Amino acid sequence: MDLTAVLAVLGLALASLYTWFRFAFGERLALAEKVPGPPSYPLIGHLYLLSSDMSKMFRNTVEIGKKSPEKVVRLGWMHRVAVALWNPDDVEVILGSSQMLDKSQDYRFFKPWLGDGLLISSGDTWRSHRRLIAPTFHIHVLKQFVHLFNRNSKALCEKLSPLTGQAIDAHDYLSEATVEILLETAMGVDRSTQKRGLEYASAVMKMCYILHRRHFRPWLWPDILFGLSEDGRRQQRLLTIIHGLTHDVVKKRKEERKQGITAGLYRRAAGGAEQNALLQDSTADCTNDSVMSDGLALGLKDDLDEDVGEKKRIAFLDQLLDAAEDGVVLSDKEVEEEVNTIMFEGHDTTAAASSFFLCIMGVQHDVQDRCAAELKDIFGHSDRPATFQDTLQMKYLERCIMETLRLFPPVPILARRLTEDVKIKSGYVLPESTTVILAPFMVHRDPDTYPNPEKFDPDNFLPERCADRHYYSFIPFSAGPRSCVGRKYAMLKLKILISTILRKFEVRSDIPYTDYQLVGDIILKRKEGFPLRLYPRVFDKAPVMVPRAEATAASVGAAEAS
Ligand code: HEM
Repeated sequence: MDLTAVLAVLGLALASLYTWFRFAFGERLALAEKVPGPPSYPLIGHLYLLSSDMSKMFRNTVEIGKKSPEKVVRLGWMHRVAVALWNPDDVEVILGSSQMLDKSQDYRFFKPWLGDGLLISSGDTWRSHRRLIAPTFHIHVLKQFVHLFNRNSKALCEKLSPLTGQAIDAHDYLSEATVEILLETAMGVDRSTQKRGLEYASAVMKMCYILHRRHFRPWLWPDILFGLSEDGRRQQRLLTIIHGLTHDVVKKRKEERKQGITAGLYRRAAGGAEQNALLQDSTADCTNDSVMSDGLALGLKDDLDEDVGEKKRIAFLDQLLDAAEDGVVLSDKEVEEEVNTIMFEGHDTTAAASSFFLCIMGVQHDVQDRCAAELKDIFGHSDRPATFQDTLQMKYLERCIMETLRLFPPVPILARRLTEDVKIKSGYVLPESTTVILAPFMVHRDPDTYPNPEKFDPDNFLPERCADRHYYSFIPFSAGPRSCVGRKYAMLKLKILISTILRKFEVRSDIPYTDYQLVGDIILKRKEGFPLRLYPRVFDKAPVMVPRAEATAASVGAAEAS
């Protein structure tokens, strides 16, 4: 057969395929095509927009979004339809619903890693596991972690002290620290027995990169082809590290439980007198249910606010192991899947948030000075650990954390799959099976909600400004029935971790946050890493002035090293 004949057969086959798609899915596609979107082509739809450069891809996607005045964009290929939306009214229709809870099929790439864990499960499995897990992140449980947040934050500062003046990548240190904090708190496993935090954190980062890249390489979508690819083989190797740690954590905690060591009592004994006092401070005030100082609730009341009673205030892994004891409520496999889910969601998100925070402080010296002044008011010259009450006084720091989460939401997009046709507030009807992409990154940079949206302005979170804003216009933790189960944990941990670092160090960086090259590797990151330098903080003295050239060299050096 000559080339012309081959092309003719191929053309005919594609035309038949296209006709079949229009016939089989025509009604659905016609509905979807009313939603505006960039030009699309038969069969390949918008696949031509994919790029192998992740940072460019992120920028291009944001640019496409900015061109849509209605804050809704349709994308797709073959019969698949995806609609991205970021008008808070439309976001509410999806996230606020107690029906539209199914994750989109894009999350299936997580399955070999997270199994049927909370992040990707649906239906009765999700509902029953959520009911079991949500109370383990109630504020009454979290208050018992305060001394552990302190102890780990202090250990991180000790590790950073010899590095003062040197260029470091903040994310390397923060991701290791956040893994270790999770091990000690939610998992109840002593960090001194676990030396694999860094190895685990770096395996997770590489894993996210592979998962993200797979989304943009259609030929790797079929499992069989992916399994044969280099990325598929690398994923297998990374999973051995990731699952190895979680498996050992569960095993260790089971052994400890057999010896009658309960997580809280064990830590109390290990913490010494100072930490026992802290623990008492944390548990004494159980009347305040918020981790937010001004009552700036991150959400309306939800399942994280439901107190299950004193006897059931148990940390995450112990709760799961209790439920698995007779194998009726949870199987051992389900326990490990949930542990994998919490280990991932609980560390990488907060590592990104704290890394962005410190790098922003490194260039926003006035903001950093104000945070330091607030901490000085609370702690004076003492280096005592923070109490839960102290965290409620960190009002300005809290606003800075929220503003960081606004500009750089660690989860920049999330996706749901519609199980029925849904009319959104802007009038369009999204057909059943549509993948709806909710984009916190776009919601948070909408000039209709945030005047001057690209500017870092902690005052965006002054109570009076929050009061006037749509509830769904700030969604770093998602919102509604399927919102982040760890959001109170995250805020409390971030406050203690960051305040401990800022009390000890001044942070200097040289890349303005407007110049960050962002990549949405599942969790938002920077292509150049998170380069900065730390200097010992001396309260009541003029801030360390770092010559501009020196800071630039530090940034470049760190970026190259990463
Ligand atoms: C700054 C820190 C964090 C951010 C920005 C964040 C953000 C989010 C977002 C946006 C979702 C929804 C994801 C989706 O629908 O695809 C989510 C879900 C979840 N997060 Fe977080 N998260 C953070 C910290 C944590 C922590 C510390 C934990 C646990 C210790 C955690 C556990 C979870 C879990 C288990 C889910 C799935 C909930 C469900 O589907 O029912 N997260 N998080």
